[in-house]
Amino acid sequence: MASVAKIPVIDISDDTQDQAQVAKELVEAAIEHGFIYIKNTGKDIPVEDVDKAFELARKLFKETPIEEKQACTIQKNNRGWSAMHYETLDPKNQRVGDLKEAFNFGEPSPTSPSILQQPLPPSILGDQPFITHFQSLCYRLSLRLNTLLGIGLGVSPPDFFTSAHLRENGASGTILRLLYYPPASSLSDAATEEDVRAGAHSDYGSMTLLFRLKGQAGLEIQTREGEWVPVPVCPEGTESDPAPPVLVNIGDLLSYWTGGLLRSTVHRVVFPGSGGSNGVEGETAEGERYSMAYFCHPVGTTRLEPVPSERVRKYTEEQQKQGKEVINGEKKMLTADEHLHMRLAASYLKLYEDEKKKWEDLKA
Ligand SMILES: O=C(O)CCC(=O)C(=O)O
Ligand SMILES: [Fe+2]
Repeated sequence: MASVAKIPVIDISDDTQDQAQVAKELVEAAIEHGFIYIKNTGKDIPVEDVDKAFELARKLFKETPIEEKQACTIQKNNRGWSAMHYETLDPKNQRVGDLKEAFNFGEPSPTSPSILQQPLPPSILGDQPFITHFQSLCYRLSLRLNTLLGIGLGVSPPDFFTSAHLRENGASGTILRLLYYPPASSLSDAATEEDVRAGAHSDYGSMTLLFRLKGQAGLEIQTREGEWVPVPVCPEGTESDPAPPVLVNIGDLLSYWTGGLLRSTVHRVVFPGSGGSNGVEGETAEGERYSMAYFCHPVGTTRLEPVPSERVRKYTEEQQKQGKEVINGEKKMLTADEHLHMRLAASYLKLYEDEKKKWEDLKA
């Protein structure tokens, strides 16, 4: 049996717990693994809302005519529908584009949340208030996590990350993304189970909240040793929780902000094993797969320089002494928006054909 990722499960829902201790645990997991399970007790994100959001995904991907989705095709603002194969997360190693469909929702306007920010298929227009509500739940959870990371790292002031993410402080690249991975049995001749459902990548934002469904295998992370290991949907100790934990992963920006101390871990989605089992008890890769990701980004103009933290400063100094590269190897200090567009340009090859050179020139 394949070993599975040993990612800590942390409960942040209990306000009576020592916050400094919770913050410390969170930071240690972010340094060691770059992935953390946040126990879902239903307090931060009610289970009914998670269920409803997955139901919305089913309606969007299974009941909405393709023409309606095509009319909302993803644009350079990173909002809208991305068809099968349209995105290629790991172009160097993929024969075909990702075997998935996705729909990206941008953040609501902080002053007029009911005003539509992007075209939506008529089939889900009536769900807009719920989408806004679900985004707000994720937003609030992400702010709490940002605050805890600030406390745990001793950043001065501790709400440094949180303020950088406040909606009222400016527009950001934050996206709620619904994902649908069709079953292997439906693949056309161009792709096989050897191809990846989502190519190897690290996430572009500061952190991602990932929701998955019990029993649906496929997500793997790359360990420090370069080995691919599956990430169970329901790790030990969460089996009788009302819902699977929210899987949080550190993205590139928190890694940049901390000189690489927090780890933006590479991950992918595959069809593990031809028998449809990935070695995780109770999970299978047979059949379709759904997931939802809330990609948090700070305000777009935020500069990605190391944050004021003694721990980060010491770490960076140590790395430099050892002659190791300090993360953020781009030629110039980027803003959050520049980094996002550089990464999007590398995975939406067609959409960014005209800007390819501009973004490549920014890379080291
Ligand atoms: O579907 C998943 O489990 C992960 C998706 C993912 O890594 C992403 O969309 O960035
Ligand atoms: Fe990802």
